[in-house]
Amino acid sequence: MRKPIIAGNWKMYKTLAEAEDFVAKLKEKQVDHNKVETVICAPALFLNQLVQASKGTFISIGAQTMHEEKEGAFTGEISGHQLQDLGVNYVVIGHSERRQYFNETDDAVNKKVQAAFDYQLTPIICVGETLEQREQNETENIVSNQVMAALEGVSEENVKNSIIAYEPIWAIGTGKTATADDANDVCQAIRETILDGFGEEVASSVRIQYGGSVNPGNIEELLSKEHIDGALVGGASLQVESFVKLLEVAENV
Ligand SMILES: O=C[C@H](O)COP(=O)(O)O
Repeated sequence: MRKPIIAGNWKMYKTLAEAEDFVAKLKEKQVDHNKVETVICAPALFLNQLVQASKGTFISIGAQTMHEEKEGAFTGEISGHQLQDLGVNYVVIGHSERRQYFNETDDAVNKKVQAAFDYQLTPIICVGETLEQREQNETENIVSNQVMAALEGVSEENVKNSIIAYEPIWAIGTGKTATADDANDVCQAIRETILDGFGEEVASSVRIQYGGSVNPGNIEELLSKEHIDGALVGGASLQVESFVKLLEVAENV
């Protein structure tokens, strides 16, 4: 049984005061850490404060990207070493917005995934197709290639501990969700790709999230599917009330 993981991706939203208020309210809720893993991927500016505020609670803190080098002359970047030093536990890698707006390639994603493990960070590796690719029936091919490229050279043990987030690009922030069956089919294809590359034990352990307009109204059906082990959530993670509803559903699947 894979433990569900719900990760909020706040993207470039919230001030420090809003972020602290959110975590203060969230940690008052009774969420069973044994039943659901809860992650907030916050802007880098607030990571330190949020790590401190969530210590000893069910909440883990993640970053939204990282640089693959330990340190160096890379103005504006943040390394895995620095995230580890703060006490951050997760990092989103290869989000489609990073791929689209910041030219993050499959090769860069692979280097970042490897670097994340060097600093004991759990990568949430994002993959997904465009609407055009879906219409041309390219989805499974595109997504499987992204997964294999991201995991090239990564040890079986580390692949097992990776989180893969399947996010069809056309469903992000648009209110259009893939049907639960379609999302499950792609997540199954991802698991089969991992089975081919890394074997049965790894494939049955790795957790695969769905992302793209997840909300309290559709989470239950998504999580009821065999190959969907959680969600990477943008918009619905910005309000404590809607985020908690997602966690409550995940606790009971
Ligand atoms: O990382 C999260 C995804 O981009 C989904 O965003 P969304 O829930 O606002 O569609």
